[in-house]
Amino acid sequence: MAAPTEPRGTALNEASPDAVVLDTDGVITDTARVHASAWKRVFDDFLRRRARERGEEFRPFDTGADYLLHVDGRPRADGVRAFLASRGIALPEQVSRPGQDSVAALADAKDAAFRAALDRDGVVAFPSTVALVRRLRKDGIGVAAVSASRNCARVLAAAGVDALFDVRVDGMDAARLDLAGKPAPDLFLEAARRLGTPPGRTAVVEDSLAGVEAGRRGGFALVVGVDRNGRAAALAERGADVVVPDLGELGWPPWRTR
Ligand SMILES: O=P(O)(O)OC[C@H]1O[C@@H](O)[C@H](O)[C@@H](O)[C@@H]1O
Repeated sequence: MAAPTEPRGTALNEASPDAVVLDTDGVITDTARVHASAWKRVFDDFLRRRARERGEEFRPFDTGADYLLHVDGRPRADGVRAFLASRGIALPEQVSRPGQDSVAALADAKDAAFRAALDRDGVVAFPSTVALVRRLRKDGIGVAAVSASRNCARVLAAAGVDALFDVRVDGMDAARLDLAGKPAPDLFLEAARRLGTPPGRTAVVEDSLAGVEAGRRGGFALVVGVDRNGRAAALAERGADVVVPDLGELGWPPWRTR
């Protein structure tokens, strides 16, 4: 487990935030790994078939590096494009003839795999995150759930935590409002706007590299990185002020480490 790092010093060190915006997959619910394994199944099927057809070596999708660098925190189709680009592969956006590979077909297959896993296994919320959110609410601090995922409402409801959040901004909103995906800060800024707090009085909690970068780029007062996979240094490098292995490690007030 990564040791908590000290806050780098932000405007919030001596005062409470007025609101906290939390990423969903991997911060509120234990679903980052469900996304990662759905991606692996779909990309590995594609890569194996492609390698066979071309007589090349099959190099599988890595749920560590490939997921974190290219897919985690990004909208579905962006994740497909970014990962394929990392392997030097370009596909058409849509299928123009039956059986053709496309960005849309891989994205649809991943969504089917993800939903099947949700239906089969259910969803668990991290108890430490739920405890933190309850504490924030008790103190009158607004809380929002944010996600690049179009499945966010379904995930929060399946975990039984949807009623805990004052605001939700997700992949459905992003499509409807034409918000740019992470690492652009648009989703977090929209959440802060709906909560009625300026970014300079709002904290962001994220576990993805793209997400901490979005928090930093949005000018948020504090970006908390949650590191469940030993990548504290990368999260700090991309903009996290403080990195903890779990939100149970955040002291109170919530920006102080124990
Ligand atoms: O495909 P969905 O459910 O719209 O989710 C999009 C992305 O949502 C993010 O929260 C996940 O980190 C990614 O893995 C996922 O691909």
